[in-house]
Amino acid sequence: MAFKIGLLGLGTVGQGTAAILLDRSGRHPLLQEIELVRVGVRSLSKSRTIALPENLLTTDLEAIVTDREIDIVVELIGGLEPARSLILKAIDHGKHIVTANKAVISRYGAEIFSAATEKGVYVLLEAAVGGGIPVIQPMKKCLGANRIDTVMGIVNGTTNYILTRMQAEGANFDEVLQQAQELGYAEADPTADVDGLDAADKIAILASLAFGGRIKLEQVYCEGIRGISATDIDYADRLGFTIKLLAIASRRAESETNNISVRVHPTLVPQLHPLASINGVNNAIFIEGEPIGQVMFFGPGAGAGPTASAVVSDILNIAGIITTSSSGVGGAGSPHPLMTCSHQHYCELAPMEELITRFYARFITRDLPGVIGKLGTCFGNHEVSIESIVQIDTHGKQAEIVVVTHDVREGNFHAALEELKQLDIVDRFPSLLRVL
Ligand SMILES: NC(=O)C1=CN([C@@H]2O[C@H](COP(=O)(O)OP(=O)(O)OC[C@H]3O[C@@H](n4cnc5c(N)ncnc54)[C@H](OP(=O)(O)O)[C@@H]3O)[C@@H](O)[C@H]2O)C=CC1
Ligand SMILES: N[C@@H](CC=O)C(=O)O
Ligand code: NA
Repeated sequence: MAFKIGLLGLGTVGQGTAAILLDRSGRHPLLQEIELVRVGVRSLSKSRTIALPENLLTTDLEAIVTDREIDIVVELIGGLEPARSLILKAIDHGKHIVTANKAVISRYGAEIFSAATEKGVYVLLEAAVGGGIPVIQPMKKCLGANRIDTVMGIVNGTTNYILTRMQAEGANFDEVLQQAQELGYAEADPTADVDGLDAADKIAILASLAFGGRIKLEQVYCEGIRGISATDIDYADRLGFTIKLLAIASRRAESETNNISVRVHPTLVPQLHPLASINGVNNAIFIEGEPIGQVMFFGPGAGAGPTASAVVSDILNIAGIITTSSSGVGGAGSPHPLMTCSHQHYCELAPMEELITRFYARFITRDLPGVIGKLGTCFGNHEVSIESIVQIDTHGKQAEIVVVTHDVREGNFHAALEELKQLDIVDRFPSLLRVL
């Protein structure tokens, strides 16, 4: 066979990938040319859902990435190290890379892609964003004619699964998280999912593709779903919204500096918006560009089979290019310009206080006449225009008031909150969420 694969990792995605590579019938004929020759794991004795041919498993991952016989290294161990070092060593040994590891790419992409360019090898990562949904290759290959203004979406399956179950059944956060882990959706440390870090990695990758420059991950604003309560889910529903963890990268007018904003936060999405109906482990990525207008990619964002589908499609893409290039395996000829990464500069991101957005805020106040008027005046002092303000409930001497603003400058909204804190009628504001 023409293409030899060294697989690093045989967990959820690794087993899904091996299952496809070992059962080729009915799939693309080029798969017949692809052979899984080594599989690296941590433990040889662990039970697996897949039976591998004998002698494939090893704990010596260094030996895989330096093996002269191997053409493509598929990195599915996750995490930063040893994933980064193994990828770099594999590149140094002339291997093409397929990875699902958004954490390593969003942090070390510059180093990895520079090394790959120097060696003339490909690094493909379709599985790293949106799991099985084709989005990275379509952005590179099918949307290149567009000026992209916005990429936003639901890019974490675990949190969407949790929020959907909390909304539909009033399910308990911890129990649903455990089920997401059992289903293989969550990261090894599910904090990365729940606190929005995984979504931040993914939107940094998408923003980089959309805006043609590198993104410094530490500049991506990131807020997870731990603070979302049943009360807010209920109020959002009554006001016509669904709460989703959105990852958003948007660009304002070309002429402005600091014109790109990249962020992850729970968001009240109008129930009629296409992203509001994306449920369970599904993801969706909504892109707006000129001249295409709006386009949305939808499908399963995590899980063994869907993610392996993306991994194997990357393997096929590399095999396809090498097959048609003059130099064949071991030298891909001139790199395919739509499949490589040529970014050199870093995008300048706007600070969050410059963001223009709507807000939802829930206040606990004293239940006195004139409270709503005082809140309105205080917001008005900071140019925060209110779309609706309602007193939904009273608890003894306290009132629960929900405010939804028009589009406001985030810095002005926070200045208004600072002033509100000084008012003796306001006890606390348990929830502040942005509204799409
Ligand atoms: N799960 C999902 O739905 C998705 C995952 N991803 C990404 O895919 C990657 C893999 O995820 P997933 O399959 O869920 O992870 P798992 O934890 O299920 O599997 C990790 C695998 O890597 C092996 N491994 C980990 N560290 C080492 C090490 N130091 N040396 C040798 N082997 C090691 C483990 O070996 P052993 O089995 O012996 O312990 C295991 O086989 C991650 O980057 C993740 O972010 C992307 C999209 C979706
Ligand atoms: N933990 C991730 C897995 C896919 O990237 C998620 O839940 O989306
Ligand atoms: Na994908």
